[in-house]
Order: sequence, then C-alpha cells, then structure tokens
Amino acid sequence: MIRFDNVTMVYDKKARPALDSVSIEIERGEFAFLVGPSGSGKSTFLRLVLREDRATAGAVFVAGQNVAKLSSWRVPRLRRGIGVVFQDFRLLPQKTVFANVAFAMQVIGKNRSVIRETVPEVLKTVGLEGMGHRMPHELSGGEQQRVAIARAVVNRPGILLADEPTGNLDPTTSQGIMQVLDKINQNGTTVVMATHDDDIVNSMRKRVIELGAGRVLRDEAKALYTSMMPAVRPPRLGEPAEDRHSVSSPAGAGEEEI
Ligand SMILES: Nc1ncnc2c1ncn2[C@@H]1O[C@H](COP(=O)(O)OP(=O)(O)OP(=O)(O)O)[C@@H](O)[C@H]1O
Repeated sequence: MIRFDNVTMVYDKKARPALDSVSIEIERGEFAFLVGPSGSGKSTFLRLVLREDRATAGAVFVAGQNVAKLSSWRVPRLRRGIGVVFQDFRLLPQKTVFANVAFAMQVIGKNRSVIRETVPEVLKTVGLEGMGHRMPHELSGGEQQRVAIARAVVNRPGILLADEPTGNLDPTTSQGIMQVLDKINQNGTTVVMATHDDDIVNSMRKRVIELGAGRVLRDEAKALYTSMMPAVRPPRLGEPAEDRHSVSSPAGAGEEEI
C-alpha cells in the first residue's frame, strides 16, 4: 500500500538528510506506528506519502503509483484516498460538527442526500452519535479529535495518516481515540500513526517503525515503544525466529486503487 524504496529527503544541503535511504513497505490493512525523537523524520515520511514534498532520491509508491511521477492534476486524486489527522484537530470553528464532516464530502462533489445519510453514520462510528449540531468549542479535546477523524475517513480513504493525534489529550481520552483508530483499521483502512506516546504504543502492540536521524532503526511487529530486543544477533540454537518485518521491498507491485 505504501512503499519507500531507498528514500532520501534533503531539505537543507548543509544539514543531515531528514530521511536517509529509507526502505519500508506497509501492506494494505496494516496498522503501523512511526516513533522516534523529535526531528527523526516522522512528519517528513508522512509528507512524502501525501506528495507534499518529493523525495530527493529513491521512490515513494502509494497504491502502486510512484507519487513523484504523478502529474499535478492527479495529486488531488491521490490525496482523496488518504485521510489525515493532526495533533491540533484543525476543525472549522464556525461550522457545526455535521458541517465540518459534510464539508469533506461537499468539496469532492457528493450530493446532499448522500451527505445527509453518510455523516450521521460516520459520527456514530467515531462515538459522536447525535452530536452533529454542536459547535467545536462546545466539545472536549477528545470529541474534537473524533470529529477530525470522522472528517478524515468520511470519504472512505484506503489510508489514514495520523500525526501525533493524541498529543494534546490526556491518557484516558487518548485510549478512546486509539479505540476509534483501531476500529477504522479493522474496517480495512491502512493506518500509519506518528507518535511520541509510549503508553499508547505499548498498549496497542502493533507494528513499530522506529526512526532515528532519518534512518530506520527498528521495524518490529506487535512491538513496544522501546525495543525489548538486544542489538541484532543470530538466533541461538532452539530459539524461534524473531517476529519482525523485513525492511526490504518486493519489486514490481502493480497499480491499485487506494
Ligand atoms: N521544510 C523544512 N525545511 C528544512 N528542514 C526541514 C523541513 N522539514 C523538516 N526539516 C528537518 O528535517 C528533519 C526531520 O524533521 P521531521 O519534522 O520530519 O521530524 P519529526 O520526527 O516529525 O519531528 P517531530 O516529532 O518534532 O514532529 C529535522 O531535522 C527538521 O529540522
């Protein structure tokens, strides 16, 4: 679904690359955390998936398409297949909950009857049934983030990118948000979430891709925020193989719908 082939991103030639020879594949339907200290390249990774930037070297594939090669008129179609959630919610403050979510459908030309039917359904999915009439300032932070998630998924994207979605929320509220993201993932959406929140990562036991100074330091399934593994060593006699993802990428994936 998302594939990075030897991707390097240089913003500033005098600084180290924001991403440095990163190769990763995230399959359709996966849930992956991107972790690492500030400046390690997490947001850069997400920006490249969205084609907000183009890699300096290497290639980024989304649903089989090399995003750097998309002509500019096809970029909106790419982004329509990708929902995005941020730390700071980014709701339209003068619009109701319903209108915030409906807006995402209006801009792609959905008709009113489809919008009237779909928005209440997606509000129910995120746990905001019956709250469509509220204004954002009448909601808690966790509720506002649920609206942002509803807006991000209302057009059924194949991918949901979340950049620190629990960064402004307390631990209990954050767990509620994670349940929503987990449900969306179980409905088939590929979820990639950048986070510093170790409690969340440790409670979810999903794939963890750890970046450090733009490089992939670790890529483990059902993992913790901090690796329990010692530095890579050969397995001992009688020991099961480590449960980890390969960071290499199969070649020749065809183009798919997001
Ligand atoms: N537009 C830009 N121009 C120049 N340098 C940039 C730009 N965006 C990011 N960088 C640099 O690239 C590196 C990676 O930044 P990035 O924002 O991807 O890290 P991050 O892991 O998301 O950090 P945080 O957790 O603080 O959001 C940093 O050294 C940063 O200063």
